[in-house]
Amino acid sequence: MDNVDTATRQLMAENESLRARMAQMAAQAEYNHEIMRRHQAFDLQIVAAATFEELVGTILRTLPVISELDTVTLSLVDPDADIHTVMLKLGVQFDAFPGLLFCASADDLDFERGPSDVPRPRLGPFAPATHRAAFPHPPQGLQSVALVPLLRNKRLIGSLNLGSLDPARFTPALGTDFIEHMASIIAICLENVISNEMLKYIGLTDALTGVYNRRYIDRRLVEEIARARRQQYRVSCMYIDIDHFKQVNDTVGHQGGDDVLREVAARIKAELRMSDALARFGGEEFVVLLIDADLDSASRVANRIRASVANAPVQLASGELVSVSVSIGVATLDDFERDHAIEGVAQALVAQADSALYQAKESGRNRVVAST
Ligand SMILES: Nc1nc2c(ncn2[C@@H]2O[C@H](COP(=O)(O)OP(=O)(O)OP(=O)(O)O)[C@@H](O)[C@H]2O)c(=O)[nH]1
Repeated sequence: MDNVDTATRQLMAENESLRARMAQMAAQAEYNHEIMRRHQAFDLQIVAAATFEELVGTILRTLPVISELDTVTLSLVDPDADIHTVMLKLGVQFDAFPGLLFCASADDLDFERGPSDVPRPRLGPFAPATHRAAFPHPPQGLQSVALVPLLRNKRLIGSLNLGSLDPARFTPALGTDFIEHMASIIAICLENVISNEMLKYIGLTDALTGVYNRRYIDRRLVEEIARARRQQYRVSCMYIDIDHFKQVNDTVGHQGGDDVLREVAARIKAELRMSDALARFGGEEFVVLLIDADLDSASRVANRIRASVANAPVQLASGELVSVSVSIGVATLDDFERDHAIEGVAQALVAQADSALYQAKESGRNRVVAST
């Protein structure tokens, strides 16, 4: 009888422990399922990201939450700082992304190479000296890290850097399939969004001078006029034309003329505020949009530009010096009538600045005329 009781008790104990293990496994499966679900949602979010800012924001802000990480940074290979420059020009606020890092060469990322020279993820304990580039501002108590190469067609475009306060989170023995899969999706999204942004930028800028083109200003002017109407501030426009540019070309050649265009663009830009916009309208003509500037202050800026061009000769790539001057027409938007179509108001503003420019040319060049 005692034997039967003991056997029953053993069975019951085994049963209990099996139930407990099954409950544990079910909880783990549920947890894994939840992680998978969160990662799928994350994948959809990064695939849908339309801009660089949106994509980087999602990677740096959402990934730590869904992956229960204590830090995530992203290093991008940017040899000539093209990505950084273009994103800056497109208005990306880098201060908002302290975890976004740039490096000049893929070699800076220092990955070990696996078979067929493919960089391998590096997982293990956090070492401040070794991991300084990937984690310039590590959270207090960072213990383990995973540096995961971002690859496109075997080319290293960056590194996704994950960090945890848990020393057991990333160990060299851990399988890397999951994070490599995630990194491959991130790499595709980054490449797509960067090339889209680059195309957007190229479509809106002038290849010779690097300033905006006419298409950009036409669009921006409409946006600014709408905003100026809402917020009741002044928008002014400058039409700038290099004097006797044909003669400059005839004297120093087309290459020399191009050097002059670049230098004049740079001198105009140096006199403007960040919020203003400068575009080459074609040939030797530039248009500037001044935000929150009335006719007086726009005319003052125009005179500074005129003086900065006229006061020092332009040095060409050949070393030759050429003196040039500009004529400038200035006009200010004073039409806050909501029933006037914005496109028409925008065209009228530019036309007004253009006719003031005509007067500046007629009255002797190297001068500023404000349209009243
Ligand atoms: N180097 C260079 N020249 C250009 C470019 N685009 C237009 N031009 C030249 O700019 C000159 C414009 O000359 P015009 O429109 O006659 O005017 P201007 O000689 O500046 O005379 P004013 O405007 O009356 O002072 C022409 O010789 C064009 O060939 C360019 O991209 N590079």
